[in-house]
Amino acid sequence: MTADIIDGKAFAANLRAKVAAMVPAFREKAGRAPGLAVVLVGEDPASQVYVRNKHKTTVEAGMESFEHRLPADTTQDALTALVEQLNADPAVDGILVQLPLPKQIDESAVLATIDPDKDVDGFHVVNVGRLSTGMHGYVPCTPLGCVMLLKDRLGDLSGKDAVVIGRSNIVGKPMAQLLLAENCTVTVAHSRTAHLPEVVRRADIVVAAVGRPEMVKADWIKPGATVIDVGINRVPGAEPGKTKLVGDVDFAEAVEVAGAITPVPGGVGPMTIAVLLRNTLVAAHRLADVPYDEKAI
Ligand SMILES: NC(=O)C1=CN([C@@H]2O[C@H](COP(=O)(O)OP(=O)(O)OC[C@H]3O[C@@H](n4cnc5c(N)ncnc54)[C@H](OP(=O)(O)O)[C@@H]3O)[C@@H](O)[C@H]2O)C=CC1
Ligand SMILES: Nc1nc(=O)c2c([nH]1)NC[C@@H]1CN(c3ccc(C(=O)N[C@@H](CCC(=O)O)C(=O)O)cc3)C=[N+]21
Repeated sequence: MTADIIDGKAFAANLRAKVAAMVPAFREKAGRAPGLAVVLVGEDPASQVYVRNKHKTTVEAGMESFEHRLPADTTQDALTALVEQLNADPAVDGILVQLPLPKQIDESAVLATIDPDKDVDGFHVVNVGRLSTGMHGYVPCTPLGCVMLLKDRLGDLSGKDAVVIGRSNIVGKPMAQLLLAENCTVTVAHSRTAHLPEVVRRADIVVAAVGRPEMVKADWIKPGATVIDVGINRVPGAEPGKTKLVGDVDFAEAVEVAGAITPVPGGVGPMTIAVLLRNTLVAAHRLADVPYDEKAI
């Protein structure tokens, strides 16, 4: 039997449309548009693509987009000063500093400078703490997008066995927290995990966030399991000189065993940007003191 393909691209388009539909009422009440500032340091080509996509989708949703491009040799002080300026700017509801940052910059110090109430990426320690204690804050976009796809597919996640492969601050750890909040029994696997294939084989839900192309094989997956592939890996393509994107799951194999699976591209990736707009919409409502129905999106 072949798995159902979870269409993250279509789900994300629907989510963006829902966000866009709520912008006019916000504008009416607040007298301004929701605003998202994206800061890009350096010229990493992949990051430039993401930043361009974010700008385009932000504008399409009727929001204000502020783009700040800084040279690769930007100092810590200059970046911190920009973040502080954005914190103070009433037109800015959400601030995203694109990661990774150049090596002369202390990433956690920069993230700590972002006003937690404008931290639409959910990377500030205050929001990490809010997530782990069940308070309302901002949840990292990629894991929140994954949970939306899972709930859409499976409904209530209570009691499901979930294995998250990867424990980074931006994907693995918040993913595990969110699944725990959904009453899953969560295992977090990483590079030191013993017997990884056996651990993964227990799971009703597998989330792969490793950064290793096609690492998760079909015989690691329990038949019928739901597989969420977060990995974005650029590898050599069929023709010389061409590249293609693959996930952390061997899709061609896994699709024969899983019950449902996200493709790469077209799975989790598009969800990340749609959730970013959703988080910015929520931030705008909170900062402008306009009531927001948390169940709306
Ligand atoms: N779709 C999207 O929007 C996004 C996609 N991504 C993609 O998701 C993937 C993960 O990203 P990110 O979390 O930032 O990556 P990191 O490199 O920060 O973390 C990778 C994690 O995988 C673990 N790991 C590495 N090798 C193995 C192995 N052989 N077996 C088991 N675990 C292993 C590491 O373990 P340890 O901690 O022990 O080192 C680590 O916890 C990447 O492909 C990235 O491009 C990331 C962000 C957003
Ligand atoms: N502060 C910060 N926040 C982030 O959320 C953040 C970041 N830094 N740094 C980089 C990672 C990566 N990331 C992606 C976003 C969209 C796609 C996406 O749209 N992917 C498309 C394909 C895009 C393509 O073709 O290259 C897809 O999977 O279908 C992928 C990856 C956000 N990240």
